[in-house]
Amino acid sequence: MARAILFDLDGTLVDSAPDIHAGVAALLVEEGMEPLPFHTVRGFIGNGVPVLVTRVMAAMGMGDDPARHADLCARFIERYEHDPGGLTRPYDGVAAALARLDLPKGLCTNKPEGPTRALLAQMGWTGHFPVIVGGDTLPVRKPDPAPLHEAVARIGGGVVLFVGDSEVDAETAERAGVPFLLFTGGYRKTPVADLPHDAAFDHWDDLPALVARFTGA
Ligand SMILES: O=C(O)COP(=O)(O)O
Ligand SMILES: [Mg+2]
Repeated sequence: MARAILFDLDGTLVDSAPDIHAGVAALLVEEGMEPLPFHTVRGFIGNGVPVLVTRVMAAMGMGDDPARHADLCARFIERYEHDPGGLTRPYDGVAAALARLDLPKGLCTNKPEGPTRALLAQMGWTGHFPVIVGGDTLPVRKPDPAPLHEAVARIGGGVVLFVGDSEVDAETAERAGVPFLLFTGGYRKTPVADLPHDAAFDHWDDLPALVARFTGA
C-alpha cells in the first residue's frame, strides 16, 4: 500500500512553459537573436535546464562551446528564479487535489531547486512539499532513477507513488521500480499507450480517487 506521493512539477502540477519560453526569449534577445517560437521551446522542456540550453543552442546554430553553454545556463536560471511564476498557472483542479490528498507529499523535478522553491512560494505551495529533489540536487537528473530513489528515501521510504507528465518521468519510474501515475495533459509527445504507467488521468479532479486505489483508503 502506498504511503506517500511524489510529483513532477513542469507539465504536471503547473503549465510553466510560458515563463520558460519568456526566459529563453529574453536570453536570445540579449544575444542579439530572434526568440524561438513558443511550441519549439515547450518541446525542449523535460530534461532540465542544461538540456534545454543545449537544445536552444542547437536550434539557433550557436555551436556547442561548454563555456558559452555554462554562461547561458547560469543567466537563464538567475532570470527565471527571479520571476518563475508570472505566466505560470496550475492545471485545473491541482490546488483542490493537493488539499484533499492526505499523504506526505514531495517533488521530484528536473527544474533546479532555486527556481523550484521560488515558484512554490509564488504559488503558495511551500507547505505542501517538505521533500524537494530538483534537477541540481544530485549530480544526475531524471531519467536516471537516482533522484526518484533519493526523493523516496527523504519521504521515509516504503511504497511511494510518482505522478508525472512525460517520457522522462515514465522512464524514471520504470527504472526506479516506483508505481507511476501519468497526467496526460502535460508536455508528453508519445501516445499514452506507448508510455509505461500504472494508471493515467486527464483531469486533476480524478487523482484523489485514483490514489485511493493504491493506498487502500
Ligand atoms: O525543467 C524541466 O526541464 C522539467 O521539469 P520537470 O521535471 O518538473 O518536468
Ligand atoms: Mg514534467
